[in-house]
Amino acid sequence: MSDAPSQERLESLGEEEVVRRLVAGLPMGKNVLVGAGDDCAVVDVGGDDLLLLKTDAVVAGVHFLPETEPERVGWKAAARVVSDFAAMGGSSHELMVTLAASGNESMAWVEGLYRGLVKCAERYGASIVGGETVSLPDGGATLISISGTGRVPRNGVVTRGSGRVDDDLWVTGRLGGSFESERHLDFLPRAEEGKWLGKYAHAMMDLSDGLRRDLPRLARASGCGFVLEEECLPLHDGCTVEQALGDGEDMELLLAAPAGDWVAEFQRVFPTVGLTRIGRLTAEGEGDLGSGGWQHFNRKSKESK
Ligand SMILES: Nc1ncnc2c1ncn2[C@@H]1O[C@H](COP(=O)(O)OP(=O)(O)OP(=O)(O)O)[C@@H](O)[C@H]1O
Ligand SMILES: Cc1ncc(C[n+]2csc(CCOP(=O)(O)O)c2C)c(N)n1
Ligand SMILES: [Mg+2]
Repeated sequence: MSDAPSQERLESLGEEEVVRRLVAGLPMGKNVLVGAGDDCAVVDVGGDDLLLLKTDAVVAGVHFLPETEPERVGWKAAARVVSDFAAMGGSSHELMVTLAASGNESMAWVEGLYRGLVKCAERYGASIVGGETVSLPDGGATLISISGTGRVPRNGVVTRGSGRVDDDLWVTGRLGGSFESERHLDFLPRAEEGKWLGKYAHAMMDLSDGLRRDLPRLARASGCGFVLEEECLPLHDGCTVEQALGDGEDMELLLAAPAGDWVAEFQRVFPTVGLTRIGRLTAEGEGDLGSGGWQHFNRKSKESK
């Protein structure tokens, strides 16, 4: 077999396959409890809490429009990271900001961006402890990348991988239409809900790429299949099942947990937040939601369908 580097292009592979190939065989010390593949990495640094690590980027033209108000871009960039910490049952602590912009970006825009970042960090109790600023070639799309640390009690961490056959599947809130409604810019990450649900969920993740992509990920990571009861999906007003499956950026929590008194208790503690049973985990291999949902590099093939 040839050792020549693959000439395949990322767009012919799609994000999932690209990442799958890249993460195979990465070095991992013994203190890394969860590496690539979950919402956050989990590291044991001693003490009562485990350390959570996450990095996440938003790009003009991909995650927000060039005309989007910069405060909302800043909020979104930070809130996505808060959401991933919540998805592990944890809380957000420190954030660092990488800004890549071309020289013709306005100072007013980046100051607006920071107002949004600061607002979100303050709301969720996170510190912003530094970052990095680099120039892009003229015309390059602005990119904001947020890295962060979170913490989760040692016995409270929830991964995607510990769901069990016959667990029920639940989602918080409602799904669909996040881009058209601009909810993807202003969403409130399920920070308190995630911490609370971490006590009861066997497996959990946040929904960023659409249920059609994210549900099979949770089931696969847990070594399970799934049944989705589409008629149970909690839809945002005016949205279709197809949108709930495929639009993405709902930023709600998907969890696998056996039914129990915790459901009524959740509704008592979070009276304004929906929690809906949408199906269950089953034997490995069952469940097929078809293609669709969000996948970076695949936009051309999606548009041409
Ligand atoms: N280039 C990369 N190198 C190493 N690991 C990566 C790379 N890209 C993604 N990963 C890992 O793959 C997993 C999936 O990444 P992804 O960004 O889709 O996270 P997610 O939680 O599914 O999505 P979101 O961040 O939108 O909630 C994560 O564990 C992430 O750390
Ligand atoms: C201009 C513009 N076009 C499309 C979208 C929709 N969108 C972008 S990324 C993504 C999935 C999650 O991203 P990631 O996988 O990076 O977490 C979705 C649904 C948008 N927000 N803005
Ligand atoms: Mg996630």
